[in-house]
Amino acid sequence: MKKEYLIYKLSEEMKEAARIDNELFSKFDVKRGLRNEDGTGVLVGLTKIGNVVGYERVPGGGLKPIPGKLFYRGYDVEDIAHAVLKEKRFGFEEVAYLLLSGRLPDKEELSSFSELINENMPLEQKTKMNIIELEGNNIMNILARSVLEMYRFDPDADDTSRDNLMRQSIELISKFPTIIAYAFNMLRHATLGRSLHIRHPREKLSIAENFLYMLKKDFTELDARTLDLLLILQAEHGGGNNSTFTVRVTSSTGTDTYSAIAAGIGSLKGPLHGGANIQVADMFHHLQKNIKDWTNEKEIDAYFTRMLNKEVYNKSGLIYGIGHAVYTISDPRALLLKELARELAREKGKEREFAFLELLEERAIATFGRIKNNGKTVSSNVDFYSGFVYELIGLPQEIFTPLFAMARIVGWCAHRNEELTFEGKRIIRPAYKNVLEEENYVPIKER
Ligand SMILES: CC(=O)SCCNC(=O)CCNC(=O)[C@H](O)C(C)(C)COP(=O)(O)OP(=O)(O)OC[C@H]1O[C@@H](n2cnc3c(N)ncnc32)[C@H](O)[C@@H]1OP(=O)(O)O
Ligand SMILES: O=C([O-])CC(=O)C(=O)O
Repeated sequence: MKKEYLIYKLSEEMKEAARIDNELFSKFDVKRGLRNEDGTGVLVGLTKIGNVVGYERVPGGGLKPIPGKLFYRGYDVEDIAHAVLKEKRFGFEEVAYLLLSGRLPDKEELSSFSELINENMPLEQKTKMNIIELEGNNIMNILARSVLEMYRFDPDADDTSRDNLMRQSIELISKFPTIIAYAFNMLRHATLGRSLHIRHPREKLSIAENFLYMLKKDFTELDARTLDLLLILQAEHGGGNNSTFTVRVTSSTGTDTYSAIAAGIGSLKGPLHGGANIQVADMFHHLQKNIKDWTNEKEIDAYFTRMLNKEVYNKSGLIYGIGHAVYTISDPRALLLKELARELAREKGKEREFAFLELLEERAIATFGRIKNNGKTVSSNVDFYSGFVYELIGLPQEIFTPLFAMARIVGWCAHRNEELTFEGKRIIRPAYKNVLEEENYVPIKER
């Protein structure tokens, strides 16, 4: 049998093997996607790290959509962002301290912590060479492989004691920017024939500044502050988001930090999760080309209708950057990023593009409501404006999702450390009901 035919045959058989009637899910009360009937997530754990709020429970049943709120260790992320913007300083290190320790640092603690991060930014020579050798055009993939490589150089890689977990957390937070910057420069060198720069991180720079320095050397104060804000906003999102939950599930087996974080990177890469920021940018460029009049609501609505009906664009039926598992009326991060995008667009002469994106947001939500008609309140999520902001500060599309990982590594570490430290911990192990009849084994000569 030809190999290609065998693969085709196996794949055809998989169609039936993977078919599970929809009604069986309700018959056995299965929480598809770990969701309750009303769309809310099944409660699977307790945490003291992030809190994501998108609705209120109505006494007697039902949910009331409310404007979204996000808290890091009890502090409203909008307050953190506004304070950092007002005081014109970098805030990602402070957020990392807060999320890891549970407490806001004082001035001295923050300054020592920032120094510690800075000292840990350089990579092992061998990891550096490994990144240069790693072939591939996907930086999330290279990031995951580099994280697994870090296991090799850690003499206490499998030690899950608290001190060791904290040391590993700080090293990962420090090294992600370096790995991502080097991996992109290598990619650019390999695919575009551009000169290869491997810049050593500099002392006394914030993570955002050092990342931009390693990536492209020259950057403005505004670029660095914008990146810092994006890192703050994407650092943490509770225990239930897919990548953090993946890290918690993997960690609950007692495996090493690098294995758990590599699993989280794999999850974040997906287009329904962190990978949506690249999809939004791609979709935006597609719509820029395919919508003739960027101010014509009817033309936009007609195109979104065809997108939702899987007729155009990538035929997935999805409008990227719209919808969320928890948020309803708004994602607070998207609101902050939208205002940032508006300001940056004004400064960079991109008002027309911003106005188009803003109209797309409005029409996507309206068309979703009309076509789906499922009573769901949807809004734009964090990924809707993040790519546009990255583009405005000159960052390439290939690193949009890696930048999300560069922020979320903080949340992942905080959750891994919580998962391995709380007293009542247990291996996470839900159940799947088998819906197939038992069969008698048939010897091969009788088949
Ligand atoms: C950082 C982040 O992870 S933020 C999310 C980034 N992801 C995206 O932007 C991708 C687009 N959005 C989506 O796919 C979804 O809204 C998700 C994955 C974010 C959340 O999914 P869910 O919680 O399952 O959505 P929800 O329960 O609200 O979905 C209800 C219905 O609306 C559909 N839907 C939800 N969002 C969208 C969308 N953006 N475009 C088209 N249909 C959508 C779902 O497919 C589902 O339809 P169905 O009942 O016909 O199968
Ligand atoms: O909470 C979620 O499901 C996805 C999300 O917005 C995030 O992880 O930032």
